[in-house]
Amino acid sequence: MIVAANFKTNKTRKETVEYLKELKTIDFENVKVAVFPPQTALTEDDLIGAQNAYPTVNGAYTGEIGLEQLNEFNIKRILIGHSERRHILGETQEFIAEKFNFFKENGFEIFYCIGEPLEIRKKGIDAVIEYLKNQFRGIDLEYEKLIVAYEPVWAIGTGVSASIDEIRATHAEIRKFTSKPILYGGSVKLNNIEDIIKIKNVDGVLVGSASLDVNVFKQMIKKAKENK
Ligand SMILES: O=C(CO)COP(=O)(O)O
Repeated sequence: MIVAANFKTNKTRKETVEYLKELKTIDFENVKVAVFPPQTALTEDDLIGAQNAYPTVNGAYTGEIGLEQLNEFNIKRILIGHSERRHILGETQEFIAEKFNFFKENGFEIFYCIGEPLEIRKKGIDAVIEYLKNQFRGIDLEYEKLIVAYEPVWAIGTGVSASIDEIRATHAEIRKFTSKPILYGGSVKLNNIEDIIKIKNVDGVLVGSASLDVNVFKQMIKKAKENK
């Protein structure tokens, strides 16, 4: 069972340090907890992963960080393929696959995000799976440190998660491609985490806005543990 927090472009280094201290007051037995803060808040801590990095040790990539910067904090976990990077930052599947392979070669635990936009969802499950298959291009779906995160774009930050039936059906299809853990993400909140975590082939959740309040996130971890 995996419960992960993606802070996106929220929180300072100081706030992140305080958050982690408070978060660690709960018992992490039977649950893997991961926290993805902004790059300025990366610290040496087992829970921390990077939201992004460039597939390079170092070099001339203005505004990016590479392996050298992650190594300073002993960071061995990364998010790749998040829809905000695909759609807002324009990352192509080819580039995402390059990133995946670089961080795989460097032994990172990779939270690999996939998810369809609303116009695809409206066409039905077959169109969704076809779309997701394209997001698996160039990705080793049996990489031992892979964690897949299914995050429908239309459910991210909208307050409306996918329905239980939609999650069940989509995760069952994704399961045909990988034996690795599959997380659901997209408006996971304190009031729906129990129902989501109970679904077959849901091995955890990736939480955005609801994770920003550490007390809420702590309760979400407890509910996830109690219900799986
Ligand atoms: O994108 C997400 C996590 O990566 C989900 O964000 P929200 O939980 O805010 O919908």
